[in-house]
Formats: sequence, structure tokens, C-alpha cells
Amino acid sequence: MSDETQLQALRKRIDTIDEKILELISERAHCAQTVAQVKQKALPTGQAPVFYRPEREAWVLKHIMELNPGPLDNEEMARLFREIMSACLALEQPLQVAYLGPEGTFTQAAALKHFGHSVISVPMAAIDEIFREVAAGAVQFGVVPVENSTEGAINHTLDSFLEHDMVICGEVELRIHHHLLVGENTQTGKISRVYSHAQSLAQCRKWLDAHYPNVERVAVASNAEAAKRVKGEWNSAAIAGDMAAELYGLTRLAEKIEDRPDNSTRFLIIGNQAVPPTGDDKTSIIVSMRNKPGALHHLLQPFHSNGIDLTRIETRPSRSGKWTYVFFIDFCGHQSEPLIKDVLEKITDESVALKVLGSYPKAVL
Ligand SMILES: C=C(O[C@@H]1C=C(C(=O)O)C=C[C@H]1O)C(=O)O
Repeated sequence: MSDETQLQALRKRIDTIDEKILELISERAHCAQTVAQVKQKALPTGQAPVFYRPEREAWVLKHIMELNPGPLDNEEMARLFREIMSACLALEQPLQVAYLGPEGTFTQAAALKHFGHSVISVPMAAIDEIFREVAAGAVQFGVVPVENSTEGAINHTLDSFLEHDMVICGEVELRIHHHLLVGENTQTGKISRVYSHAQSLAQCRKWLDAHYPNVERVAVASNAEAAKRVKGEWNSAAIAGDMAAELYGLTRLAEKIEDRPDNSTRFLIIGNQAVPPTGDDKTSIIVSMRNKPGALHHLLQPFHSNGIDLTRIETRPSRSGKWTYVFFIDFCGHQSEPLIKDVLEKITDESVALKVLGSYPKAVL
């Protein structure tokens, strides 16, 4: 058989497979529509059903990864199913998700990674606004950055949790790659200013010291904003990611300039809906302690004695008194599990106040 005939035969096979995939995706979408009707029917009139089920979505993705026979790797396969589910859910209810804008930020990329591209993503100018939009019910969910592997906690987000009653419904992790971007009018030999978000400038500090030691570093509200500014200037560059580069049509003068190659940011999904357990969950709490010797030890002891895995602990000033602190703690387990309930009760006895921010499935992708 000639190469050309073999190619033709293979393409014919692919066409037949695509037709089958099309039929199956349509059948799946019909099922999702029926699920929506069942959810609606099960409730008394006037009560809004819960269409988005993060615990079920996490299960579907994990199941697919377990069954995946290759040659596509698990992440790639899960990403495809992520998009299929996103489109099916949009048939039930188009979700509105607020993120830290403008368009092209890493927070938008995180929102799309978590919910898929069929959601309506709504840019907000500040982290606090995301909390307010979700609290007001203007959008169903919000996506906020919470910690970066190079630079640590995002304090604005932690402080917003102190001020708003919000439920954490999920987490998503994103590998952060930064590029040095220039516009078509930039004279690359004469760059005297580089714009970016303060976090991104910090994540590329060593690279800037080595390559652009005398260039002014200007912190702006987001790296998408940085990209936007560069478009109209001839002597400046921006540090931003792929989405911003594409959105504003900028050229990459240098790629992946972050100081640490594993630079990642963790984002939280905030909403008003408690999430049932999946068996592989995390819980986030805020605790404020009496200022007495051994307070932190007493707080951590119940986790240790019950073998519970702490994944993060962060301290912030409580704002209700000078030199009093609150602890943000993330740990493995769901608040509905007896062991976790027990630990939370013990901590309540030791603390001034304890607030459970939510239990949610561990990030799958
Ligand atoms: C179909 C459902 O609704 C939504 C869509 C899902 C899907 O397409 O698999 C999964 C969970 C929900 O977010 C469901 O609850 O099962």
C-alpha cells in the first residue's frame, strides 16, 4: 500500500471515530439536560436547584484518569473531559465566575482550568470585589489567588476571608510561566521600565537583577494591565503570561524568566454552596487563639495526635486588637468525617474563635 492510500484509509477511520464521538457527546449532553430536569423536579417550587456539583466533577475526572489506556496522558485526557463537562453543565445552567481581571490574568486562566471554557468569566478590579460579587449573588463563584510557591501568601485574599462569610468550594493549581513582553513599537535596546504585578516582579527578581539591573520596575494592578500599557510605549516591557501576551499581541523577548522553574500559584474557588465529601478532600479553617504561652502548640496538637496531614498554616494580624493573630490552616479531610469533627471540637475548646471556610475536593488537574 502506498503512503498516500494508507493516509487516506487512516483518515477515513478517524472520520468514522469522530462521528461516533459526536454521537456519544450528544447523548451525554442529553443526559445532562435530563439531570437538570430531575434536579428541578426534586425541589419545592421557588427553590433554586444546585446544578454545579464539584464533588461529582472531581469523581468523573479521577475515574477517567484511572481508566485512561493512553497514549494520551492522564492530564491531557482529563482536560478534554473537563471541557465536555463544562459544555454539559452550561446546558443545565450557564455559570458566571468572577476573577481578578482584567482579561488575560493568571486568575482567569485558573478559572478556565477549573470550570472549563463554557463558563462566563467576569473580570473584577480587586480581590475584595470578587468576594462582594459572590456574596451579593451577582455571580455564582469567584476565583482568587491564595498562595504562590515562590512568594508565599496572597494577603489580600486572606484578609478578605476575615471580612466576608464565604464557602470555599474548590482549589486549583496553576504552573506560572512569566515572559518578558514587548510591543511592535518597543526599541528593545532602550528599555528603561518594566511593568508587572508586584508578585510577578518578585517571582522574577533574580532574572531582572541579572539581565536588566538598571531598569525601573513598576508595580501595576495586574500583569494583564502591564501588557496593556506596553502596547502604547516604545521604551517599556511587561512581565506577564501567555494569555496576556496573546490578548495584547505582544512579542516574547525572553521566555520563562521566573526564578524558580516550579513556580506555581494556588487559587481558591469561593461560593455559597457547601460541598459533600469525595474521600479525597481538604478543609480550610481560620482560628484565633488567646495570646498565651504554648497557644500554637495547643492548636496543632489535635492534628498531630490524630495523624491529620496539615498542608498549610499562615498567620495574619487579627485586626481586632494589637498583636493578636489569626491562623489560616488547611488540612486533609472533610468536616463531615467523625475524626475531623472531633479535632475541630478540640480546637474550638482551645480557641477564641474558629470558622470553617469549607471542605472541598483536592485539585484533580
Ligand atoms: C450532570 C450533572 O451536573 C453537572 C454536570 C456534570 C457532568 O457533565 O458530568 C457533573 C456534575 C455537575 O456539575 C450531575 O450532577 O451529575
